[in-house]
Amino acid sequence: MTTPEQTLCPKSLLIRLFNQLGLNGQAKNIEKSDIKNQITYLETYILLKKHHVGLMVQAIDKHQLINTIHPFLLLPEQGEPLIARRSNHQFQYLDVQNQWQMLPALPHDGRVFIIESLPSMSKKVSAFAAHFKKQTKWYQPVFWLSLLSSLTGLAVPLFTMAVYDRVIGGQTPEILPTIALGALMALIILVSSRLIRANIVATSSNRFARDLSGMTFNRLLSMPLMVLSRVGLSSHIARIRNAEKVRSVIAGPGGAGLIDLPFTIIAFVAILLLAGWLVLVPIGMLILFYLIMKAMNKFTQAATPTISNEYQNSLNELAKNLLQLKASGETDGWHTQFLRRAKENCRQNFLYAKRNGLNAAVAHAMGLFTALITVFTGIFLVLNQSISSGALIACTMLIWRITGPAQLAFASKQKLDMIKSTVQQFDRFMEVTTEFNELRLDSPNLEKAPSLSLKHLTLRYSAETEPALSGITFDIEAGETVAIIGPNGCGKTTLLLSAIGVIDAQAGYVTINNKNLKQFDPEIFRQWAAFSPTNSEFLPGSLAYNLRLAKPDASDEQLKQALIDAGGEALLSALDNDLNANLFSRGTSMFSAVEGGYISLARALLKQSPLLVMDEPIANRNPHAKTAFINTLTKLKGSTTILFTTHDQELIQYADKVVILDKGSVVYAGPIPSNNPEISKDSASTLETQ
Ligand SMILES: Nc1ncnc2c1ncn2[C@@H]1O[C@H](COP(=O)(O)OP(=O)(O)OP(=O)(O)O)[C@@H](O)[C@H]1O
Repeated sequence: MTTPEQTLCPKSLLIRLFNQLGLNGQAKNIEKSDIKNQITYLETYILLKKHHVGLMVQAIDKHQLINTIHPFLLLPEQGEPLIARRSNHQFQYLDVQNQWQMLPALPHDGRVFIIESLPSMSKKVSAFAAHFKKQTKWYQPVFWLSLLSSLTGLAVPLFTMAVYDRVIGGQTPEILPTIALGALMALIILVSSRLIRANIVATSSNRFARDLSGMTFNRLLSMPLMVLSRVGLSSHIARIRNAEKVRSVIAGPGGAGLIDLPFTIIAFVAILLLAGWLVLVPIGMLILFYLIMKAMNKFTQAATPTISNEYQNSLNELAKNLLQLKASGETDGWHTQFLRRAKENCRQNFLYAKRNGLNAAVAHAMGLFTALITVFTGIFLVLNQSISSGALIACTMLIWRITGPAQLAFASKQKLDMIKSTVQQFDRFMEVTTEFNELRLDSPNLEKAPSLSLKHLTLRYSAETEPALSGITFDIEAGETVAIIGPNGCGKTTLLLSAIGVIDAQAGYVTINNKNLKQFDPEIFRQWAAFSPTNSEFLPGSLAYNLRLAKPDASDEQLKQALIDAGGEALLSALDNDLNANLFSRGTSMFSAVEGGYISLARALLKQSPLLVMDEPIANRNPHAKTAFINTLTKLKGSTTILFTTHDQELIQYADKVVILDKGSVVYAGPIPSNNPEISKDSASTLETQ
């Protein structure tokens, strides 16, 4: 594996990268500086940071790179570093003549410096807008098709005018077939251009929504776990749904109307040509329309339901706690509260729907009114013989091509506001620091049991609560088995999670083989270390699928052995030794916590990692399962560094060292005290002897 000290990046490549990023001044400075001709990745990283270039350092992953905006630096494990960029769904690299060439395939192994933001931008660049720009190739066809459909849309009014003025007025019925044929052709072009445009808009908005969801998902995966758990699952899901909202606005029926809005100018020009100053009537009416609808919208928005969230929470509570509610039999209080929210929800929604209805009716009336005023004003022009009767009829028909999109624009105002807030949310979200904003290129030694050192670890989950860890300091020798014990809530789980970097302590640090944990690539480290949590999470699928999440290439035999070693032989028999048994066919809630514990432990054992961390591995086990696990532990002792939490007396005796915690602090760390081998369950008696 590459280390930041070993691999080199040529200075010339960096200069070219800065040039490609448009940072020509910086490129010149680097050229003139006394920087060596070959610099390490670490120095490259520092140099980019020094020039305020925002970047993420990650393993090469096509799905990440497909969403990049700027050129990036590819640092393959084998071969020379490259400047590359995304070109639609392929990649290009910059050759020595500074020409972009197709990159046949991305290197499998190595790192990439993804450039996220550039310095000296006077105005903050919206990540949303930058990604939207990727769809620019669709702009032109959409523009021309919209223009074509707007022009051919004039066919029916002009046809009507020609029939009225020439065929009826001019008594020339023989020209009727020619006019009708022309109108028919225009209509065919109109319909086809609309269909093609709808297809293009649907394709591009779907691609855009897919990119947004992909980026949001990747971003979520790369965010520190502390941030993820603080924000909560539902808001993450809402973020992914934002992409869906944007797609539905652009591709939905309202989207087409919004695209047509600028083309209403064609209808104005047509009225101007047909009826001269009569065009002032629709212009004036449109201004009036705007003022009235603005006030109407304000009136409607004032009635936006505020209880929806509370009501939704009630429904969620019901879904989650139905069993408890039924079991307790005490549903009156809950029912009263639910009914109150449901009633209020109905009342607010009724009021909102009423105002929306009024809004739509006023908009429609304004459209009619505009047409009527135009007709009445136009009559004088006809009587004056300034325009023909056919032209007046055509103008009245054209009015609808103006008021229609205007009505739609007002109806879509809410959706446009929603898009605006989605864009802001997305941009803020993309600015959140990820685990990959730091250069973490080290990877742990895969073979040997590591030593661990925890130095002054301090962690508070929130500013209001007492620290869960407070200045924790102790060492673990390579191959040592350490039991962390202490009363409930004393910080055992938090300690394990911090020791393997799942959560970051606010102060203090952890070293593994004397290297700070923060130097390790977070992904590689997590794949390397084996961790078994108390609450196991499962993905829909078979037992084998869920076990192979830990080791994708494990054989069936290895999966079964890991389950047996974890003490889960009974679970295997209950599933008729069938690794393909679907864990969810039994219903997730029916899956017992202990059974889940076997799978979680088996996953950790499958990794055969020299670092094994387990949170209460044998809680509530039957004696047979406990013995099986203790046998496994005995086999691993010495060759693996093992860290576990437990309340189990017997298991503690198998540790080389115990660490006793109380209220987030270490009260004892050392061998099991010989004068007190019976460490009581909550270690209270041990505490008294200290
Ligand atoms: N995600 C979290 N957010 C806020 N507080 C938390 C969180 N997780 C744990 N805590 C709090 O931190 C303290 C330590 O919790 P922790 O789970 O580490 O204790 P523990 O010793 O493992 O407990 P147990 O023996 O019950 O598993 C407790 O007061 C707990 O309420």
